[in-house]
Order: sequence, then C-alpha cells, then structure tokens
Amino acid sequence: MAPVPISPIKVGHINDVQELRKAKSMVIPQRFVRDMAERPTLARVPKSSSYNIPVIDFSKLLKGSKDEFHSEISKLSTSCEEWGFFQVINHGIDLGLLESIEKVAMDFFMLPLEEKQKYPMAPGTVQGYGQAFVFSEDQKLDWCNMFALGIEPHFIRNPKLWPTKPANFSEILEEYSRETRELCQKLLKFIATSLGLNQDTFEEMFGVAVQAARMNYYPPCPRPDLVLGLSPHSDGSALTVLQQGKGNSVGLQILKDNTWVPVQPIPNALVINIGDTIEVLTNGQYKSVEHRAVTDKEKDRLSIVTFYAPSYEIELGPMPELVNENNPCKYRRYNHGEYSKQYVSNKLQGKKTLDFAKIQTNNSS
Ligand SMILES: COC(=O)C(/C=C/C1=C(C)CCCC1(C)C)=C/O[C@H]1C=C(C)C(=O)O1
Ligand SMILES: O=C(O)CCC(=O)C(=O)O
Ligand SMILES: [Fe+2]
Repeated sequence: MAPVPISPIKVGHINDVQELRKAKSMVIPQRFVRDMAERPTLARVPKSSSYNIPVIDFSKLLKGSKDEFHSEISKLSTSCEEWGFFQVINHGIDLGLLESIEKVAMDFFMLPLEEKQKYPMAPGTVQGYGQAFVFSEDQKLDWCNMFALGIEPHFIRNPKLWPTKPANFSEILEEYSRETRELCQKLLKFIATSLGLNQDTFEEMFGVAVQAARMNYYPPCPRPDLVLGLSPHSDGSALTVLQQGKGNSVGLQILKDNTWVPVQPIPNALVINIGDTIEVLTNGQYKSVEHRAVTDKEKDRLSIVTFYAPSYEIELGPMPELVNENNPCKYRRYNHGEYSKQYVSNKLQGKKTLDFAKIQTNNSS
C-alpha cells in the first residue's frame, strides 16, 4: 500500500530556489538559514586516502579471478560495516545512458517554472516537483529542487506526474531504472555473500521490490555557509544508487567518526549506500549512514538517486543468523509498508526514523 498523508498539512510558501537564484539577491530568505549547529563548516577536509570512501570494482565481482573475487567481497564487507557507502566502478551500465539521464534531468530542471509546476509535489507527499519532507511552516528548507517518481511496482506510479517535456524523459528514465534495478539485485547478491548468507537471501525475502527515482538540483547559493542543499538523513531503502552529475561541485557529505566527509566524485562511478532496511536485517552489522548535501557559491549540482526497497507487504527484522550473544537483537520486527509510511511522514532528521524499529535498551545510542 502506498503511503498517504493523514491530515492536511500547512507548509506555508516554499520559494523555488532556482527562481531565488535567478533574482540574484544576496539575501537568503530566513526559512533557508540554518541554526548555527546545523550550518556546514566549509573548511577543507584533508584529501588523504583515509577520507576517501571505498571503491569497489564490480567487474572483479562479476568476472574476476577467484582471488580478485574474494578480495573484492572482503572490501565490500568492510565498506558496508565501516562506511555504509562505497563507489562502484565498472558497473556495466552503459555510459551513454548515464549521460542521457543526466541530460533529461537537467533539461527538466531548466524548464520554465510554470512547466515544472504542472507536476507539483503535494504537501506531505514525496512524488512530483518541489520540496519533499516539509511538514510545518517553521521547518527549515533545503536549497534544492527535487523531482521524484515512484517506478516499481506500477501501482505506486502517479502517471499524471510523468512529464511530457523533455520528450524522451520517460523513455530514458524507464531504461535507466531497469539498469539500476538490475544493479541493485546483483549488489544484494554480493552483499548477501559478503555476510556468509545464500546469495538469494534478499531477493527471496523482498517480494516485488519497490523502486523510486529522485532527481535533486542544487543551484549555486550566494551563502553556502548558511544553508544546506539537503538535510542530514539516512535512506529508508535497502540500497540507494546515486549518480553525481559530471563536472558538478562536490556536494555529498557523509558523517564518519563525527566528521562530515565529502564524497569526491569519480568519473562514471556510481555511489551506493546502505539504507535502513539492510541495517535492520543485518542487526546493525551493515550501517545506513547519515548524509547530507551542501551547496557551492559558483557551481550548480545535480544528483540522480534510485531507492530500492522491499515490497510494502513484507515483515522484516534482524536475520536470526546475524543475532548472537555478541550482537544481541537491536530491532523489532515490523511491516515495511508501516516503515515507509513513517519515513515519508517525517522531516529528514538524521537517523531518527530508525527509532521506529529500535529496541530501546539503557545503553541505546
Ligand atoms: C530521501 O528519501 C526519499 O526521498 C525516498 C522516497 C521514496 C519514494 C518515492 C520517491 C515515491 C514512492 C514511494 C517511496 C517512499 C519509495 C526514499 O525512499 C526510501 C524510503 C523508504 C521508506 C523506502 O522504501 O525507500
Ligand atoms: O544529492 C546528493 O548527493 C544526496 C542525495 C540524497 O541523499 C538523497 O536524495 O537521498
Ligand atoms: Fe539520501
């Protein structure tokens, strides 16, 4: 069942950030100005290798020698345990298709506002053009325009929100989504293997997986020190695939050891992150890590995000194989549809939605 908002939500006027940018005002509307504690520190994090998220060579998993396979599986395991993020190179998705999705997404965002507003994201919902996860008039806003669509299964789609311009948008998004779905399915097999589980564990458990796409456009901001492109959050999915636009500014940051670490884009690579579902299923062994986006004074930025999650119908909780004396059960069992409802009814707020599933103990963090 698709999540539906329960009561009318008053969110006040939400400025479109591209229009603010066009107006060339140096003054940032107060709703975008973050409280001190939330403002991004723009000091450079050293570019040393300890601050680079791991890179997985997918071709070594698919067709590498036995040694290459084992060493890449071991790297995958460390990445999921210690980072919750990794970049995949040689993923096999046609590079022309990556370029095409970027082009249609960019062409969409560059349309006049009236055209984009034909596909409005209603308050309290997550599909269409606008700002998702806004629930009150005093909530801070992100310096970002979003366009999100449910992809699979078809009942989550709202056909009225699929744009007619650019003309090839839907065709490219369908093709891209098929490819990213396949990538997620393969990755889940390798993730299962890395946990010592049967490679089909997740596929068998997930039923007909839910897939959604979100395009985020961050125009340059005259005061990047005051705003956030996207509020800190973990993803409610099982896996997320994130494509960073070519030649964009660095904008994605992940929270590691209490430091916001920037993700340096690698040309043609895809960023993968572990979502809340895998954290729960692995009883916290693999982590869904908090991340956010920051903006740049001169450069805009585009990201194209695929969320891959289990069917709304399934019940899930930590897998018994991953619960033991040293790692006692941290999450209760719940229905993924309920979790989705919870996720889309709250503002993005770090890893807060996971409290829904956490078993509270005296020393829970
Ligand atoms: C930051 O996360 C999201 O925007 C998001 C939204 C996904 C969705 C759509 C854009 C339309 C269809 C419904 C759905 C909620 C999947 C994240 O997706 C995650 C969150 C949950 C929960 C999930 O299943 O995927
Ligand atoms: O734009 C980015 O890099 C982050 C996007 C993201 O985290 C999301 O859409 O969930
Ligand atoms: Fe995210």
